[in-house]
Amino acid sequence: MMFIDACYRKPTPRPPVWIMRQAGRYLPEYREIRAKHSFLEMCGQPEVVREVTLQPIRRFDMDAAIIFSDILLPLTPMGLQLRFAQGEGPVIDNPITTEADVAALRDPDFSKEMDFLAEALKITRAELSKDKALLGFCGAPFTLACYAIQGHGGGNFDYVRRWIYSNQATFRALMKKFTLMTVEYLKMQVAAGANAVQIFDSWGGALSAYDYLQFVFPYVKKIIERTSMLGVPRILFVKNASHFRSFLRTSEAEVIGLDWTMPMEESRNILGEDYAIQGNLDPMILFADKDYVVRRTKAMLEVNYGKPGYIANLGHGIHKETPIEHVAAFVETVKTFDHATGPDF
Ligand SMILES: Cc1c2[nH]c(c1CCC(=O)O)Cc1[nH]c(c(CCC(=O)O)c1C)Cc1[nH]c(c(CCC(=O)O)c1C)Cc1[nH]c(c(C)c1CCC(=O)O)C2
Repeated sequence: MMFIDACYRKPTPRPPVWIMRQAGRYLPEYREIRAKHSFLEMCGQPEVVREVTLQPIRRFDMDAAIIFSDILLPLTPMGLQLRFAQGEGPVIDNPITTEADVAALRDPDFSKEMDFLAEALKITRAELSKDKALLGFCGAPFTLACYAIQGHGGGNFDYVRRWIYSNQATFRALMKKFTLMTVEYLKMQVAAGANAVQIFDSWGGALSAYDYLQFVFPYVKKIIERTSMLGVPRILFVKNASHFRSFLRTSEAEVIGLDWTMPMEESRNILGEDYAIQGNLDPMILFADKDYVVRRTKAMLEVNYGKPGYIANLGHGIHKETPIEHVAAFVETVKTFDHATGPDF
């Protein structure tokens, strides 16, 4: 698979391409199914998951499909009451406040308690063409903790940071539980057919470099260490982590995901020869006119031309109002880019 080769920095005929949040609301065929089910209902039905996972592949023919699910789903079998409120995003009705709350979190058996996800991965892998990778994923413990502590997303996590510094031992106990849970969660996904996994630390950049290193990064490293025997590439995506990219160099992941605030060339230099990189077009560029989308995609490809270990993607999830033709232009530009013709500016 070209995608897997790129993760291991093996030469590929062109960079593989996929898009974070590629299964979702910008697609009319997704909205049609979503009109009939709640988001959580969709996640719980393997045939529905397979359908929406494959929708973007049918339309745009990306090189990897990411299983349709959510980073917060494993919190439910741990005992956190998760719901997706209309227009509000995810909400946890019983957020963590005390040491007793952390102690009460259960240690799920994912093969039973999230058998729907295992089944979804299995049947999706069976239908996806052999040359395409199926990605599993998880939230990194800090990003999960943000929701578990604050009870919802949004803001700059003032309350979360204040809570962490005032409840350090309890926070570490929570991070340990999420770390151990995540290792099992990823093992289940690989056993069910995932060819690679992405770890989303979407809110990691809310912390200072010092605090990420002190309170968070050791747990991320532990997840990577304990999943290395699975034999699949791990993509580590820490959003807004420009100020501590140099730490990511010691993560031992195979791929580092870059957001659009991280210059590619400089990031390669900081990360060194051991990592493939993924990213990083600003998702908002897809709202510009098509020529500009193509031009900026080419500029991104030009920087990475001829270098092994590059996966084309956006710098974060695609926006739900993105024009579909511009998604097609992005993917097509990656697939047809030729250095000889280069950027036309
Ligand atoms: C922080 C986070 C979450 N979920 C996720 C993250 C990390 C990724 C990132 O940084 O963007 C990860 C995620 N969520 C979803 C996927 C599916 C696979 C894919 O990338 O296509 C993935 C990889 C589906 C989803 N997850 C969600 C949707 C929208 C559901 C709907 O149709 O209403 C989808 C397609 C809901 C969700 N779930 C979460 C949020 C913030 C939201 C959006 C709330 C909103 O805007 O209404 C938590």
